Amino acid sequence: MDTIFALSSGSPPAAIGVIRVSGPAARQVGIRLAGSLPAPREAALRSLRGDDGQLLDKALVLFFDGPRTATGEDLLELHCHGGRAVIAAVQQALSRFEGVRAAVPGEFTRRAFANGRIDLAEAEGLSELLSAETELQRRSAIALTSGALSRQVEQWRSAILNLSASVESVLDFGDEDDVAELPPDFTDRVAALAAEMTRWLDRPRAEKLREGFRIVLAGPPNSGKSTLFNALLEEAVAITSAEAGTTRDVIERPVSLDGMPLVLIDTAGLRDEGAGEIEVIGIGKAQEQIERADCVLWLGPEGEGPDGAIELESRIDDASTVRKTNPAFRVSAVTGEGVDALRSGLLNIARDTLPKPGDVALNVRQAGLIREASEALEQIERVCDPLLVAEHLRLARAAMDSLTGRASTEDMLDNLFGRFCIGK
Ligand SMILES: Nc1nc2c(c(=O)[nH]1)N(C=O)[C@@H](CNc1ccc(C(=O)N[C@@H](CCC(=O)O)C(=O)O)cc1)CN2
Ligand SMILES: Nc1nc2c(ncn2[C@@H]2O[C@H](COP(=O)(O)OP(=O)(O)OP(=O)(O)O)[C@@H](O)[C@H]2O)c(=O)[nH]1
Repeated sequence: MDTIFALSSGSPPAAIGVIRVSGPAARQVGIRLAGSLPAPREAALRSLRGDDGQLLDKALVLFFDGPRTATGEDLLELHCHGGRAVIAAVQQALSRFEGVRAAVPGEFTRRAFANGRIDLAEAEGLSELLSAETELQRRSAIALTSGALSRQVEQWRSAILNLSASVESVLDFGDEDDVAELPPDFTDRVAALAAEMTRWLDRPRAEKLREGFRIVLAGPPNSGKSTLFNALLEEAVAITSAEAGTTRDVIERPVSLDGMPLVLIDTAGLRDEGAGEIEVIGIGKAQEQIERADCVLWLGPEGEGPDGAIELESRIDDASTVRKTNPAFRVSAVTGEGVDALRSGLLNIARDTLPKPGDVALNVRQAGLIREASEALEQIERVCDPLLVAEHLRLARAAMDSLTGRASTEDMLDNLFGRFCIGK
């Protein structure tokens, strides 16, 4: 087994650069570079020296003795000065040791998985944690790394194994007359299991969490969409003017409001007549955005917006504005009146569509496998032959095993860990 190393902190230059070294040679490498190692899990300042005795850096050194470490192997950490040349010199010295090489992306985490320190779902949680940009993402990822999904999957797996045991005993007695029957509650137990999986599948997914809740501002030209867009963002992003047809392209901005990932989308004003060639293209794009939206705010005449759009009365400071009878929101983007209420109203709407704080949001792979399992279980209601029942249960269990990585292929692992960054 090679010993691997990588810069695990952010890219240089930085104040400090942490180089991690994991594998059987980590201890020897530490002793050769630093002269001696501090007691395990205690940090100490050491002079790191190359082959020729040249001082490379004065660094904080930490050694963790395996297997109770993040990777399950001996793990050395060199907390160096984070300059580009410092990091390069130390990495250069590391690569001169026999059996020591630079890590590929995700290799530390892959070793943690291979050594049984974490399962696949937890590893995916780590990946999501590293890419989390909003509080909601962080909380979902932390739940995943802490085993929230893994525990549920293990529970499902043992429920499936129990069901399989019942079927096996029927199969064992199969030829005799006083055959053991499937327990009377067998189908109910199968159905309950499938229903629980479906409940997980019905919850908001990781993609929604990553992409954010999409809010489209729509309405006729000059209804004040761009001005409101800027007011919500507290930044002059979109061009506004008294000229109708100012916005032609779609302007899209991700924002984190109260830890929730939202995407605000300003669009070209919708009109049937009088639009120039470019504006017509813009109107087409606006319509696409309306289709894709999680929520459409309609700034135009009451009742004339797209289906399901939320009525918003804009320009309430302007006496000439036509009033709406029962708008969900009333705002003036110019005076700021109603903008805070609109923000919190939007958050409330988004909360219903986004994952609940601390809930695991399933990714495509996880959801696909849970669906496979629930479909296999649903098949069971339709078959009578115990052999087929056993086969469907086996399929359901196999899906659970892929989820946690109890069963995995090299391809699948390459694909998953290859998406991690180097040093993780
Ligand atoms: N400097 C540094 N910071 C870091 C990491 C790291 O590797 N190095 N981590 C990189 O991911 C995270 C912490 N993850 C860790 C996960 C497990 C163990 C570990 O040694 N676990 C043992 C012993 C626990 C204990 O002492 O109580 C165990 O679980 O048995 C350490 C760090 C975040 N911060
Ligand atoms: N008094 C008042 N004027 C506003 C308000 N919001 C926008 N306006 C003005 O209305 C005009 C049109 O505003 P925009 O935000 O460019 O309108 P739009 O809907 O994006 O227009 P298009 O890009 O043409 O579709 C500008 O002159 C704004 O200053 C408001 O709340 N109160």
